[in-house]
Amino acid sequence: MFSFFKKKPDLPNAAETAPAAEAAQAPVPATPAGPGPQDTPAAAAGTSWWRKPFGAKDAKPEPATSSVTQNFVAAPEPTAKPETENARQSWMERLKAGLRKTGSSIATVFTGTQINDALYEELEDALLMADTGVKATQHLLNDLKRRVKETKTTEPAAVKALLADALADLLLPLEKPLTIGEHVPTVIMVAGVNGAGKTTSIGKLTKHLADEGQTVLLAAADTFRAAAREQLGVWANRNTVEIISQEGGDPAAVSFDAVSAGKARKKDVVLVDTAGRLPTQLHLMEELKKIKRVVAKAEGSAPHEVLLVIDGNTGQNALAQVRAFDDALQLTGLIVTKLDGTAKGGVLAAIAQERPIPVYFIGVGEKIEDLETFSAREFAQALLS
Ligand SMILES: Nc1nc2c(ncn2[C@@H]2O[C@H](COP(=O)(O)OP(=O)(O)OP(=O)(O)O)[C@@H](O)[C@H]2O)c(=O)[nH]1
Repeated sequence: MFSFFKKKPDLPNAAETAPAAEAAQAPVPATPAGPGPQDTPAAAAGTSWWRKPFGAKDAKPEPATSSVTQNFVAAPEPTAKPETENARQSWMERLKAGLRKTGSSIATVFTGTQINDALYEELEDALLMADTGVKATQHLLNDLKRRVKETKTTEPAAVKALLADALADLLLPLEKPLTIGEHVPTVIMVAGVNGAGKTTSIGKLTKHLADEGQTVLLAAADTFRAAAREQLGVWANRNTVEIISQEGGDPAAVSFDAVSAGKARKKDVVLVDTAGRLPTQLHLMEELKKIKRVVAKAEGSAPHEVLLVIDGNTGQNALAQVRAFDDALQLTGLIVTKLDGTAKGGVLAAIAQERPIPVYFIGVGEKIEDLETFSAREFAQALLS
């Protein structure tokens, strides 16, 4: 299913080659970014970051450091395999470290000698404390009891492994790769509350896309906060991609201009960074809906992805955000950041149970390599290791 690649000619860097006529057509002048330093030697995740739907035989060669996940779209070069495995292994270590706070309180439940009601009660408390939510906790407990019975398990330590299986199954519907290339450009709108990690995640995503030769155009649709535009500009510079940015003005207009420019310049991806807002700020939620509508005016099929970035550290509050933003925007995917050091990593189970929107990426730190594709099995294993 994932072995198809988009047929894409090798275009030179668009920042250097955007035809003047096309550039002139764009309503807002783009700021071509100069070459900047690369943060890491190569993308830690490679092509597994997204799926390219067309023309497997015309696929570009895999970068040597592509990682392996169930989302992987093509067999890596044989020589690349050890590095690939190393990259994913190192990610697993960071994920484990990040989830330790959540996992350790659950793990202590299994240190006893007996499987009895007290164990299940303790587990229920631990799952609720990890912000797994009542419904997902109940689902996991019932599923676990069934597994224990079926396998005739008698050791509490073995129950932990069964819980990891139950959790992986619950999380599986969240595992889905981001598709790039079905539309040119693929327009991705990114929303979230203030400080959730939107701009940082867009920057990391841009780097991974640029590293794979995808042409990206960034839209700084946060027209209120100068620092937000500057932050996005830094990412644009680092990755030598273009940015459409405007001081003040209407964020929907900036988004419209960016999508129009992205079409005219045949960019592969347009990423729209919106200002942070709370779901309770109804006028700002209306503004988001307007951005989405106006993007669709610039390109009928867009936005192709509407992503919500949530801070994993906010637990059940993050679930409330998912519900509210989904109701307003019909989300297509999530990015869950700041799972490092949180005791509330159970929120992914709550999302899977109550609003199963695909989790494209999860973040466990501020560095580029700290954002990766989501794998249900990896997550469950890292949490309960
Ligand atoms: N520990 C940790 N910090 C992160 C992670 N992702 C982002 N951050 C940090 O969170 C802070 C806020 O990130 P931004 O990307 O500015 O958040 P934003 O959602 O764009 O913020 P606004 O534009 O104000 O709404 C920054 O200091 C990031 O470095 C993560 O996975 N872990």
